[in-house]
Amino acid sequence: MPLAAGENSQNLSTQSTAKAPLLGASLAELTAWVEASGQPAYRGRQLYQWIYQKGARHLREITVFPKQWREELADFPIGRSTIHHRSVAPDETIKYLLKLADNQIIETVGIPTADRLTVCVSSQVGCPMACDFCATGKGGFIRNLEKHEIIDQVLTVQEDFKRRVSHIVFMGMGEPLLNADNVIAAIKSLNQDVGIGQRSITLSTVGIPNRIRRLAEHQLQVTLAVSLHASNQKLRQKLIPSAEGYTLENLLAECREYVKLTKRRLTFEYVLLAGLNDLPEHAEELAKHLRGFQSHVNLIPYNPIQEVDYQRPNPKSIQAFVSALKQRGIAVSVRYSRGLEADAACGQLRANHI
Ligand SMILES: C[S@@+](CC[C@H](N)C(=O)[O-])C[C@H]1O[C@@H](n2cnc3c(N)ncnc32)[C@H](O)[C@@H]1O
Ligand code: SF4
Repeated sequence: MPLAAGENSQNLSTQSTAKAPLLGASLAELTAWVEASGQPAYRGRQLYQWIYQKGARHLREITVFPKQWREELADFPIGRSTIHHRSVAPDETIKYLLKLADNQIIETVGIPTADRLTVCVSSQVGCPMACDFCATGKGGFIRNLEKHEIIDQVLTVQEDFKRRVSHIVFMGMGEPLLNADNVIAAIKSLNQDVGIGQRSITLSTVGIPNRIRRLAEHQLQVTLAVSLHASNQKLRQKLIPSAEGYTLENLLAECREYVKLTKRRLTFEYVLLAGLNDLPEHAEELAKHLRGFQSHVNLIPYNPIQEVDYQRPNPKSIQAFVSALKQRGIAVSVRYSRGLEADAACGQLRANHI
């Protein structure tokens, strides 16, 4: 059984007592909503364009609507966050702290290059997985994000950069497969309503039993990135406490099924921690696991966080790890976090502000 995608679940009400945000609703749902409010159907398309293309934050901004109706709708929520804090790095990467309707704070990052604007989105407020090297994991879990709160992050970056977002990575706070219904529904809306190609979206997961298999059944065109970080179960369990109930063997078996079902190549992420998982024997062990796997390894040199004292490997060890994998026929690249060195690690900016 695939996970329910949350489609058509936008329980829109015209009553002031039950105000489900409009963001995340389809054209058909918005049209039904305007009609239920006593307006002609064509206003549904106008509303749709103002929400998704013009990025309207309040219904009162929608000047094509009759003045009286706008006044009646003045405090009806579209579902947009506010920018609580904004850090701009020398390379123009911008890290945002966004404040949600219940005053919770999440991190979102906008990463510009000449030909793309990528948004790193959060899927949860905090994260229950408690990975030892992750500032978000150290801060505990508060709640899942709603579909509109995920879409809002993309619209916020688009508005702030005054440029279309081209790519999305679910690599901010939280474990997306623990919030799969909202994440899948948001991906579908970002694709259909905001116009971002599914192939330009990457979902990163640390792995939750059976959920990679169930994700495959949705046949999305997104890239799946699996956070491996270790070449054996003992080491993985040390870094990722939740791995205790999900062996490396089982995780890789599910990944193989994913590739078979979707015919899509997987990415494996591997945070490099000096002296811990970056030695030649680790590269050799990792290569053995991934031999013949339709995959690509993305090495992420550790970004220091204040809560633990792991070290980032020096460039020579990183290069040696890359060469050891390449020699064994494994496709590999290194990802250096852009900008904001002091707060580069996911969740670090938020942790410093709270
Ligand atoms: C923050 S997680 C969010 C997605 C998902 N929960 C996961 O773990 O794949 C995205 C990626 O950032 C990595 N990451 C977390 N803390 C890091 C750190 N201090 N340095 C480098 N990478 C880190 C994770 O291992 C993961 O591969
Ligand atoms: S690395 Fe991912 S799964 Fe682990 S604590 Fe951080 S956000 Fe959660």
